[in-house]
Amino acid sequence: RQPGEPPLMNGWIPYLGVALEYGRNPLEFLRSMQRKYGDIFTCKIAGSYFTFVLDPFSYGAVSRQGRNLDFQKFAIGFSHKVFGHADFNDPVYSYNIKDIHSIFRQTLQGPVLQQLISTMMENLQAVMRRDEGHGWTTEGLQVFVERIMFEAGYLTLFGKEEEAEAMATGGATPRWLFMRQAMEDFHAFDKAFPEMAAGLPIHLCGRAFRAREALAEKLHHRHLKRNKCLSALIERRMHAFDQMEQLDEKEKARTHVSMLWASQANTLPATFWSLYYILRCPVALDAAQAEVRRVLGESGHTPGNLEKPVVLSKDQLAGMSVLGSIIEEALRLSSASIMIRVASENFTLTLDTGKTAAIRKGDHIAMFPQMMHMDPEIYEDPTEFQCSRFLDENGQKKTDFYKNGRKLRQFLLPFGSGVSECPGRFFAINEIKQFLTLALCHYDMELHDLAAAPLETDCTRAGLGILPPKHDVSLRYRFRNCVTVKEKTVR
Ligand code: HEM
Repeated sequence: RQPGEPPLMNGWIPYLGVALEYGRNPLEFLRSMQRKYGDIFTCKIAGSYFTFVLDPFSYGAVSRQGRNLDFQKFAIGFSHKVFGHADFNDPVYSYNIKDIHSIFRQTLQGPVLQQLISTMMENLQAVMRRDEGHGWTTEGLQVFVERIMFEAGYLTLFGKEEEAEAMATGGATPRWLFMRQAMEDFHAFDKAFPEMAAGLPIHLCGRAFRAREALAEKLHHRHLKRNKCLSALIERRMHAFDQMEQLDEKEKARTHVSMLWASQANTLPATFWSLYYILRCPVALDAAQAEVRRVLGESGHTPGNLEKPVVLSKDQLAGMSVLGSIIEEALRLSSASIMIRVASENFTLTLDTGKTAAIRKGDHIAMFPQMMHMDPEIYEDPTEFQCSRFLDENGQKKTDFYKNGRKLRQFLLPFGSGVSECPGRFFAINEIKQFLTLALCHYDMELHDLAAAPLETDCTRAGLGILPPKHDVSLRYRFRNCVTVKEKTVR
């Protein structure tokens, strides 16, 4: 080591370093390293050097090193390997990539978000109504949530071919079958993500490779161009890719697969955990139901009236602070994302404490917010679900959390931070709120075996975002036998 560099853990396996210990349980591994070496240390993991910065007060110091720490290079390089699209790190794309990146903000945030939310609400209701008249059904909670959210989210971004039109022009696959295949392919591809993130080339993951290609086929421009209600996000990206002569049609489609993955891979487990905790915790269920009744009542919706679709504005959703707190608590308990930057030069990082660390060009700086989310000093009983943890005494969003007596500027980071912060975060929170509102409004739901210990997260996916449960849990549900307006009139 050179003077001023953080302590280094090389491990005992050449090349792999400490990859196996880290991969088994990153949170426990980092905690044990922190006990030995403090808040900054370097680990060799699968041939690369990662300097972990664990003190949350120092996250800002890392963000401020934009000149020396590159986020795009790592993220784009990884995306190129996994999704098989063009390597946008190539200087020929440098002009286009900035433009494409700016589309995220322009189409996922601000006033335009209302359109996306409205389309999602319509799609969620259309998918849920397929359960009407089926009576009591038993299914895995994860299967239930993902079936509805995947289809509604997919249609909201990529639009839909009118079924009648499709049939007329040559008997296209019925939508439910199309969606079932798309979801199976999504899962097959997503399942191989931990191996691919560890460096395994996708060509060695046969099923995942075939699944990615099948998804890309569905997202080919010649299909998307026939769809109605494409989101502005996808429309603008299609237009931008069509301007880039270097891209062939397959590469454009694979870039859409990356967008599909970004929009679903974290949202599905986050929605699962939110509903799971609501159904397990009677206090959360009562509070959530009361809020849903109040908001639907204010918008003139009578529970049980299926003829009048539920419509909620962005502001109404923003005012649902009980659901907001439940979702944030579910995210806190299940999020294990890692924020990575690559040092583009040798430089000295000054931490919040004033301590300095010499960083070498090419090394990775990594922040792992799960350490903060599970810190008992910040969150009392951190492994426990507390539905009102993120509510203040007035029932509004709570924003003051402390460590060492100091208020934290950032205390919950499921969406990352700084330059790499998720541009879809506002849409994500809204779509989960919409799903919960409609599920509580339209279904009777009972979790099997409420007395069982809470489900565990699958930590083999740590670093990739929201952890799914280790296994599914049985849900008994029925779409409420609603009295429609017509029936009421007849009586
Ligand atoms: C609960 C749901 C979600 C969570 C927890 C989540 C989390 C994240 C995180 C942690 C990152 C940053 C990764 C990094 O630092 O390298 C990210 C990036 C991204 N997310 Fe999300 N996300 C969610 C939903 C969504 C949705 C619904 C969309 C789009 C509709 C979306 C679009 C994106 C995109 C495009 C990026 C890459 C941004 C870039 O390259 O700068 N996400 N997300």
